[in-house]
Amino acid sequence: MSNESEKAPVGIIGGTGLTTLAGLEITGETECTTPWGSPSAPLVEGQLGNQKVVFLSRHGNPHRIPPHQVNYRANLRALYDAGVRTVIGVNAVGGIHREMGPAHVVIPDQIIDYTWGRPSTFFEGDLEETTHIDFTWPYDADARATLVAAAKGRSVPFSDFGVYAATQGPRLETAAEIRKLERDGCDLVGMTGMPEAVLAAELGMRYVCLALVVNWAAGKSDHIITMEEIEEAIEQGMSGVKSILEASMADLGALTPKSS
Ligand SMILES: CSC[C@H]1O[C@H](OP(=O)(O)O)[C@H](O)[C@@H]1O
Ligand code: HPA
Repeated sequence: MSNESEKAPVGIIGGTGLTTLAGLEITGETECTTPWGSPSAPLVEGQLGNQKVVFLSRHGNPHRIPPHQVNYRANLRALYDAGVRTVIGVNAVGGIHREMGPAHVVIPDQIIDYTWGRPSTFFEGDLEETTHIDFTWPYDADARATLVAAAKGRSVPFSDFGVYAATQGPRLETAAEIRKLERDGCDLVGMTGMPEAVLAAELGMRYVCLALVVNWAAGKSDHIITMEEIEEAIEQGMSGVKSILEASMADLGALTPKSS
């Protein structure tokens, strides 16, 4: 690619607390469909600084699609068709690790999938051959390093490690389930990390997670989880997430595609 205007856009999938991306200079909006159906919302094209971005609200706009009913295949394929080859999944999560309390930002390095019944591969139906992709490192190393470098330059409390537990939802977990996840080695818990990560990998895209802790996971504090505390943590922490996004965008845009 020879000049700025030909660079591929970076994809941002916004989750809870990030239905729209303030600061994105919007240049267009595209309703689209894919062989897997329609994405959760129209793709919003724009500029974040000098970087072209395609933004997609995971739960729709307004936020109405629960985590187990998101059409992850359509979301990832729509971004792919829009030319995106690097995707940042922004997630609200519960904190399990003792350093990961409300308003803490985490750039996880691993994931464990506890979801069930979700269409989680593009490789099905009438295939010429079976395909088993490598998924040892679910998050792209270069994109992770870029986010970590950007986070270091800001006054945002963050961790550059963590195992994300993807649960089925939409209910939150029991305290015993969280203890089990902890024994499994999980540090944070959310409901949308899978199959999003693996579908991006199947399409050959770079994928990275930028997570904001919005509550202590069940049983990790002396109170039950309320939407009020979640909203408060979003209010407190999402500006840090946005500043990391803004600071990392140009470098994420400069990453060469894994495949074309
Ligand atoms: C109590 S909020 C739960 C909701 O928030 C997270 O969404 P996302 O990952 O899209 O930010 C979590 O996965 C649940 O869907
Ligand atoms: O505690 C949680 N559990 C699962 N998903 C979540 N998303 C935000 N908080 C949580």
